[in-house]
This record gives sequence, C-alpha cells and structure tokens, in this order.
Amino acid sequence: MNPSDPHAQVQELRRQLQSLLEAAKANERKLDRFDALERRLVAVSSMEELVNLLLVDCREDFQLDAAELWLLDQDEELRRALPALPMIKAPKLLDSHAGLKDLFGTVRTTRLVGPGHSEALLAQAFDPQAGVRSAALLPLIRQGLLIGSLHFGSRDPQRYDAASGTKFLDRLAAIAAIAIESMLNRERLRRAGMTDGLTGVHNRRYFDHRSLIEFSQAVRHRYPLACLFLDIDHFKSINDRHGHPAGDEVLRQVGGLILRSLRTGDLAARYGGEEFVVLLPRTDLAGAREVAERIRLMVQEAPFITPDGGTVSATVSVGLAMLPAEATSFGELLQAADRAVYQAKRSGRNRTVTHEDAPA
Ligand SMILES: Nc1nc2c(ncn2[C@@H]2O[C@H](COP(=O)(O)OP(=O)(O)OP(=O)(O)O)[C@@H](O)[C@H]2O)c(=O)[nH]1
Repeated sequence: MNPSDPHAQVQELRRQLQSLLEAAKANERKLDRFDALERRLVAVSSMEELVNLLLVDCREDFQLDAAELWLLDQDEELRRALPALPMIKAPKLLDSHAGLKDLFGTVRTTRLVGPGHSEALLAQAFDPQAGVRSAALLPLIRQGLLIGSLHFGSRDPQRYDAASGTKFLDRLAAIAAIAIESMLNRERLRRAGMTDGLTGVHNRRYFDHRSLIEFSQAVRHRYPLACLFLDIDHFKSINDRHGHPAGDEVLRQVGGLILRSLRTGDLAARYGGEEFVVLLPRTDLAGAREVAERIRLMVQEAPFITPDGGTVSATVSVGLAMLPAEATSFGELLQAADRAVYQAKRSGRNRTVTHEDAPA
C-alpha cells in the first residue's frame, strides 16, 4: 500500500474492519454454541443423555475429530450403573488417579496441547486411530477434587495452540463437572430407593413393582417365568449363637452369592428378614432348577466371615415355581413358590423343592 494514497488507505482500513467484523461474528457464533451447550448440560435428565451430549453432540457442534470423557470410578459405582445404558460412546472409567495425574500433573486447569507438545500425551488422551494433532484437555473438578477429564481433539495441528484463550473451555468444564456430579447423586438416590441397604439386592417395594411388569410381559409374550423363594435355614439360631451382626453378615453375603448367580434381566430381592425372592424371565423349569441348585450349593459351601473374623456356615431352602399357563395373577406364582419352600423346610431343609412336587 502507498502510504500517501488516501484511497488505498481507506481500502486497507475497510479490509481490516471487515476482518474484525468477521472475527467478532465468529466469536458470537462460538459464544452461542457454548451457550446452547451449557443450557442443555444443566437440563439433562439422565446419565446417558449427559454422556451423549459431551461425547457425541459436542463433537458435531464443535467440529471435532475426537472427544473423550474419563471418569474416576474408584469404588466401581459407575461400572455397575453404566453398562446397562444404551450409549453410542461410553466414557472411560478409571480405577485410580494415575491417568489424570499424567494429563494434568499438579496444575488443574484446561490444557491446550498443540504442535511441539508431547505426542505421547495425545496418544494417552485419545485413541491413536483418531489421528489427533492438537487438543484441549479439560479437568473436571468438584469440591476441589479431580473427578475426571473431558478431551476435545482435532486433526488440525493449529486448532488448539497454547496461545489460545481457554475461558469458554474452563467454563464448560466447570458446568460439565456440576452436571456429572448431580447426575451421579440422582443415580445414587434412584438406586437407594430400590435397593436393600444390607444385602445389595432389590428391596421389596421395587420387587412388588417390577414383578407385575415381568408377569404381564411373560403372559403377553407367552414365555416361561420362574420364581425362586429362598429362605436361610435356622437363621434364628445363627443370630442366637453368633450374634446379630454375624447374622447380618450372612444375609449380606447370601445376597452377593445370589446376585453373582444371575443373568442380566433376572431380578433378585430381599422379600423379608431372611427370605429372598428371585424372578427368572424366559427360563424353563430345568434352567430354573439349575440356578436354584447353584445358589443352594454356593451357600452350603461358603464360609461366611463374621465381623469378628470367625466363620459361620449356613444353608438355604429353595422353593421353585413356574408361571402356570392359566395364571391370572402374579400372586399365584409367589404363593406356589412359598408353598414349595415350606415343603423344602418340612422335608429336611437345604434342598430345592419344585411346586409340582409340593402338595397344594
Ligand atoms: N441378623 C438379622 N436377623 C434378622 C434380620 N431379619 C430377620 N432376622 C431374624 O431372622 C430370624 C428368622 O427366624 P425364623 O423365621 O424363626 O426362621 P429360622 O430360624 O430361619 O428357621 P427356618 O426358616 O425354619 O429354618 C428371626 O430370628 C429374625 O429376628 C436381619 O436383618 N438381620
């Protein structure tokens, strides 16, 4: 440009103004996208919606080549809650802080990893197949604790460089962390409302609700539904001889053995004091007998460790009933299983009795 040419000067100023306007518009669009994302984050109603929003929608909205979510799950709470969820992309669950420490060290702020930075770090934060060349690594912090991280990656090496601002990303990380924590609390409450605190199996309230659904599904789709009633033998004398805490421990461990013997879709609940009930949808008599005997033998063989370090042995009596073709209510199935367990007690305990074998 000729500095003495006023026309050229005006042209240059116009060009600069135009590029500033474009940058401002681009920033406004970016702000709108972040704003919309934040609104959706605070409004999510389930864990799967939250994960999909962070990993799938963010990737599309921000034209990323990769998005990852790492969540600390030291007590395996998420591992138990997430597999059942229909998610397009799952978060990575960490059983220790080690991975997060590698990413953030002691500085817990958004980290922009651009050209010249450690390739190893990108390979750690993303699937190497994604070919990520620059990234933003967002620490998720709640109440001063690092609970996970969110990674946005691009194949463009210039997309994230150390000189870029991180204000939007910091804010997004803070909101994502709040959303994750509140979703976890909601999940904890939901589980607490349907779980028996001592044994970890479902509680009676949940069983009463779910059993009606299972019953109507089995009747409508004409598949077999088996019901097991399990009652710990001479439980009163376990309490009397070893103390109530030892009795509690036996109950807790029996609950664990039952859960371990079941498939996804089966239902186990604590029905009363030392009684458990199990529903096995789409399971025929032979299959149900196998499950019943497996649980009975596991209980018979288990050394139950008491709180004072001693061991107690226990057995269970099991009543088994199949949904009769002409059943009109779930109560009939439950009563049949109850009659069968009564018969198992009368004929010596530590056995499985099938309702057909039990006198009506
Ligand atoms: N430790 C403990 N005991 C419980 C709990 N709920 C119920 N019980 C006890 O379980 C015992 C059940 O005893 P009974 O119904 O007489 O039956 P049992 O001694 O198991 O005898 P059979 O069923 O005939 O083999 C009672 O002593 C209850 O106090 C609990 O949550 N913890």
